[in-house]
Amino acid sequence: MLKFDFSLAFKENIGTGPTYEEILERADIALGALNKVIDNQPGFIRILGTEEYIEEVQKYASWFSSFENIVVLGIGGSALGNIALHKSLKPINWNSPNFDREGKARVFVVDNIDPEFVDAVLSKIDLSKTLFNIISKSGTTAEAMANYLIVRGMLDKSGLASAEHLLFTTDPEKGVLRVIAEREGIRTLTIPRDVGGRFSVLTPVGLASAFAEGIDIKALHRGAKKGLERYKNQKASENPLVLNALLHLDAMNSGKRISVMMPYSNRLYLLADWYRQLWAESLGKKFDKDGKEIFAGQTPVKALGAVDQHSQIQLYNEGPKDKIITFLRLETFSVDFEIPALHNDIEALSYLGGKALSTLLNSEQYGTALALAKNGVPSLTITFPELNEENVGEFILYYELLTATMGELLRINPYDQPGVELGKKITYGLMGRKGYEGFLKDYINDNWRLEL
Ligand SMILES: O=P(O)(O)OC[C@H]1O[C@](O)(CO)[C@@H](O)[C@@H]1O
Repeated sequence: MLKFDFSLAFKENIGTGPTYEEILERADIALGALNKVIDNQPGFIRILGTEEYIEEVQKYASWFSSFENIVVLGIGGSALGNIALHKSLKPINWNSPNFDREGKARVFVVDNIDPEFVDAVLSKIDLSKTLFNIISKSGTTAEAMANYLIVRGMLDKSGLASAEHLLFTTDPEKGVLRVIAEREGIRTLTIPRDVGGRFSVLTPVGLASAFAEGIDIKALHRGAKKGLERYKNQKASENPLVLNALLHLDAMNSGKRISVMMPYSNRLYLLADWYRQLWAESLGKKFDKDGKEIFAGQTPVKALGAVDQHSQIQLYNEGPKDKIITFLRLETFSVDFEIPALHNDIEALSYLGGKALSTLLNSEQYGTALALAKNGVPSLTITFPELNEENVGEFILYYELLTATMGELLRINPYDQPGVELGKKITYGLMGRKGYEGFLKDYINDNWRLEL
């Protein structure tokens, strides 16, 4: 299970911010918010109580195993979870041509419409050995749909049976992908109605590509379920979810509008990308539940240790006091190096000799946290004893639940994203979609331009 250390987030150690006692004064409120979220059984919790979605994915086991590549076409919550699972739970060079995958698939996620990026994936794979999983809850997202059309065009042209190379992961009833699937006998997977994109990684959205590359999806769910029990039953003063929520709430209320997630592990790095969407789209809200303008939210930022020590840490230590940092670290790595004891007469090198490379990395993490503490910058540390499915499942549930609890404490709706819509509509107008012409006229002042 995950380990949490919040010692360097309190005034007792960093000389500023809330004391443990002050945080505890509000612990019951946060515990109440957490319980309210759980009692409401949002979709991301409900899906853990059923095997339905795991079984839905597993029924395609033999079909999946006939492919060398699974290419996911999706964006945002329909891609970030897939990337996070792939990067954290598979070896870094899993997709390399000469890696022994023991018959499991390579996974590529095309989550952008940059033509050079799309080409980089599509021009290098053998279509006949590839399954394209088009993921879109709404079935209307322009990026996912454009990439689907490109792939569909390629498949149709190739003479392959398109339906044998396509999988649609979408709403159980609505949307164009359902219509096409029914019309053409294309296989589908369900994105449950009550689960929004950014909370959907443990539904077929994230599970299918994970399963195809050999990730134990039952263990992912098991870890999430164990986490749920842990956070539900832990008393407030020792509850890592309650304390984290209160520390972030206190940070927001005291001008710390930036939340940095800094994994000290390349494999954990993409979990921070998944977290960014979750935190940003869920908590960045103009109105509270009563319709009052509040402009809530905290800007999530990702950084990679140790790399960004040499890029960002100067700012975090000495720049504006507007950040709260969450470090992620790994206790055990699947491989390690003993640094050779060479150049023993050179003191600047000899202290490294005989030490594990991972010891240097984790010492740098702790050293950075202590230096930040000395500068009055709060940090929390989450440790993965091991990088496996159960721990990643727990991490996902922890952040989904934390985000929803924050929504409750901030009195906002963490499950919608109205702020994304306007840009989409203007783009439709620009692309000539019928009915959206008005959006252009409404928002561009043709009489005033500054083009340099
Ligand atoms: O799964 P869909 O409907 O294609 O949406 C993709 C993403 O677009 C958004 O609606 C807006 O960015 C996200 O909330 C969502 O994860």
